[in-house]
Amino acid sequence: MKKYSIVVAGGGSTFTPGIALMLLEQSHRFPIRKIKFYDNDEKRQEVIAKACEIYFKENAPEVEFSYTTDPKEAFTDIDFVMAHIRVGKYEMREKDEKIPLKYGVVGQETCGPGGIAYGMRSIGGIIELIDYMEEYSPNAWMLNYSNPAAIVAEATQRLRPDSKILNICDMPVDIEEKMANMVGLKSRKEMDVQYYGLNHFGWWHKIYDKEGNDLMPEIKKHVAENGFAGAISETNQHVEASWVDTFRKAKDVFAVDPTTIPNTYLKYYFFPDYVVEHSNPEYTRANEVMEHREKNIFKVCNEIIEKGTAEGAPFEADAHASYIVDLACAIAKNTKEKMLLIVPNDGAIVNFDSTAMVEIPCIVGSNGYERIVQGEIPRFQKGLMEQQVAVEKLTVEAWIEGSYYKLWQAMTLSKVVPSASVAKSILDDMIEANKGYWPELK
Ligand SMILES: NC(=O)c1ccc[n+]([C@@H]2O[C@H](COP(=O)([O-])OP(=O)(O)OC[C@H]3O[C@@H](n4cnc5c(N)ncnc54)[C@H](O)[C@@H]3O)[C@@H](O)[C@H]2O)c1
Ligand SMILES: O=P(O)(O)OC[C@H]1O[C@H](O[C@H]2[C@H](O)[C@@H](O)[C@@H](O)O[C@@H]2CO)[C@H](O)[C@@H](O)[C@@H]1O
Ligand SMILES: [Mn+2]
Repeated sequence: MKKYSIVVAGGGSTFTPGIALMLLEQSHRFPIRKIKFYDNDEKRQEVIAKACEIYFKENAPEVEFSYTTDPKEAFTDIDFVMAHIRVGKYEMREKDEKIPLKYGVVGQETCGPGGIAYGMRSIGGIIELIDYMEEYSPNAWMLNYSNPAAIVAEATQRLRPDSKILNICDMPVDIEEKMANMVGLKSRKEMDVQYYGLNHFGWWHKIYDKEGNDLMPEIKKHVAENGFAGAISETNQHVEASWVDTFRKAKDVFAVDPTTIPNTYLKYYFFPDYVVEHSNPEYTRANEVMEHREKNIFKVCNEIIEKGTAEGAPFEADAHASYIVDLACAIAKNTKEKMLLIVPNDGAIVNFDSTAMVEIPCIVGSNGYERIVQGEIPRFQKGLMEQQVAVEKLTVEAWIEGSYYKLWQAMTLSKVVPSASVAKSILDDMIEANKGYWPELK
């Protein structure tokens, strides 16, 4: 069986050990010959990489493991790039969340002004990765789950339309696991779903089991009572109270349109007043992640390095991330698995902008993806999506053209921002905070 060579871009990410271990765990179906980590922060990556190197030596000596900050070394002889970079790291995520809150506006990593600011930082970083991949391993595929995936996908489509990049998000995967759990199925793979939307902005409109039985009525009953909070399972390794609140709030999001099942992220757009009331402008999700996930991962890695062994260390595979192996297998082995991807609409949502990057089910094989047509969508969702897609397109245009006005328009158009004057105040603070990360705006 062919063995694959992978570079994990964002080697210093808090998700890297979980994904690297998951790749080993799944090597029976996706054999690996080489894993490299690549990051542009040498010190941060070194801690994660040295600990993983010890783990690999002890548990998979047959896999060639290395790490580097040199793009040529990283991207040469590669079949897949698994990209999860965070340009600006948590220090900038904190600003993305806190600046809007200063003005009474939702402060969130991928939604509203925070997502726009993060997008303006991510575009350059992702384009750089694509260019390295195309220069050093032109046959490779990039599986991207760096955020904000909606803006990143729009930018890559505009700037590198022919590149072999697939954008994917784990939120639908996670929610589908919860829905399967609600109806007593072992896995989401026992369901057939139809879904439409944008990334972090979508709805399930059909869910069947493999015999063709309609599961929507039973799932709706659960969501109407508890959102997704009644179905949190062991695969949720990082569930904290703030996430549980989000899963519970899906109940109220569902109530607005009980004909569909919503993505959790819609809470930020439907209930921005509630979100702001329940936010602490001095302590946001970035602070929570820095104090918990980041501290914990780096502590475990440092202990492994000090002891020189990973034996007995609480180092575990991220079971939840196996969707990335599904995607890699679909391409490597032409499995034709049905997966939700972020792709150009091109008629799949019949009554929607054909150039929009939409999140829909696709059949994935070695030649890429085929869209599954979702038909016409209702006026409510269409209206919301048109507004949001304009925000995403304006952000990308602002980045390409260096346009202050387009970015001000993007912020003004965001559903969570109350006025153009609030949008301007947030934008001006964000320009200051993002010096060195954003292109200069005129
Ligand atoms: N779509 C999904 O399903 C999903 C799920 C979880 C996380 N994510 C995303 O994964 C990414 C990583 O998240 P995290 O919380 O572990 O962040 P993190 O800050 O711990 O790690 C990100 C790493 O990227 C590196 N980096 C930044 N810019 C880079 C560049 N230009 N080139 C190479 N490396 C660069 C940083 O130095 C850092 O080590 C984020 O974009 C996050 O939003 C996506
Ligand atoms: O606030 P964070 O950094 O913990 O998470 C942000 C990411 O949230 C989503 O992924 C979640 C997942 O859906 C959730 O159930 C849990 O298992 O953890 C994942 C990662 O934290 C989202 O899809 C990502 O795009 C966000 O980056
Ligand atoms: Mn996501």
